[in-house]
Amino acid sequence: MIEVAQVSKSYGKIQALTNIEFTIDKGSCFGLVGPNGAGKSTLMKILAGILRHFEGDVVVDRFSVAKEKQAVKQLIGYIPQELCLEETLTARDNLLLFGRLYGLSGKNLNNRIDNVLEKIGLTERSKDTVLDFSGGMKRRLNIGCALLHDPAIVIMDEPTVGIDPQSRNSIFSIIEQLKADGSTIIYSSHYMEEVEQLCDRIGLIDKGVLLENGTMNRLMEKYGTPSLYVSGDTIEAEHLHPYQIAPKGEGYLVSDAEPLATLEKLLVRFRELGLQPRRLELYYPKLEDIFFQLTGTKLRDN
Ligand SMILES: Nc1ncnc2c1ncn2[C@@H]1O[C@H](COP(=O)(O)OP(=O)(O)OP(=O)(O)O)[C@@H](O)[C@H]1O
Repeated sequence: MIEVAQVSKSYGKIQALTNIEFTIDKGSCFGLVGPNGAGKSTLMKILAGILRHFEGDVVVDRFSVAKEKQAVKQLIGYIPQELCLEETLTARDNLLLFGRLYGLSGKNLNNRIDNVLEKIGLTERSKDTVLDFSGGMKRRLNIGCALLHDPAIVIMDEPTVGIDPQSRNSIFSIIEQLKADGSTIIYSSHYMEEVEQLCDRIGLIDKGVLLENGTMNRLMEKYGTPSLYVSGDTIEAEHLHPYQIAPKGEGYLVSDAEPLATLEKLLVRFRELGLQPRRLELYYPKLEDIFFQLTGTKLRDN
């Protein structure tokens, strides 16, 4: 169990985190979602015991991050957003280097390296220098470096930024395997769909404030009232009067307290007017829409 209690952090005049509070159950996968600059990396570094000066505390399995950093570091594998590899060395030698940093040596270290290479799918390439690796392979090796001491908790800071879909899928497979092995995972991303797919609980963060935190089901119960989605070449805003509408994609979202009844009414109306909708369906909000409801801003520019 991880307990984050009233954590705040400022860099000079920049308030990066304000009174963050939440808990993460053992063996669960917690997703932290927010736009660039929201405070995700800062929070990840505090959880991993890397940032020294902050207010509040984080308790990891009885150990205080503020007071017992070394004990916490043994429990945690932290994968930073930036690649942290020695590119002129082979994959195996990079793992050797990191293993020694964790205090591992000899046969035990070699066994752990074999195990990790298999987990990250790089056994065949272990003797190649990292310079010859693709971006996705480097990312996987970066993950492997944090798994050598077999941590109970794995913290991943935006591990899929800037990589191709295939590499992204292999990172997802590594995460699924870690989950199956019972690891606790903390995963940050500004890709909502990744977090929706991987995580049991989700925290939405913006401007250093944790806006919401809960299971996807709970968030849906609270914010997930469905609306209607209508599109079609001949369907214009005037045909949807007096309902509240918002343009979305090639059509409109129609908000109403009783979407099913509205769907029936619109069907009748379209038939009378001789209009042919291409789509007329219930639209359940995604995490992206919930974030927009809470902040009035989109997570990403594109
Ligand atoms: N070392 C630092 N010195 C000064 N300001 C910092 C430092 N690190 C982060 N910040 C600021 O703190 C705020 C939160 O940054 P942080 O990197 O934690 O956000 P993030 O959600 O991880 O964003 P990104 O996805 O871009 O990495 C930002 O305003 C950032 O500019």
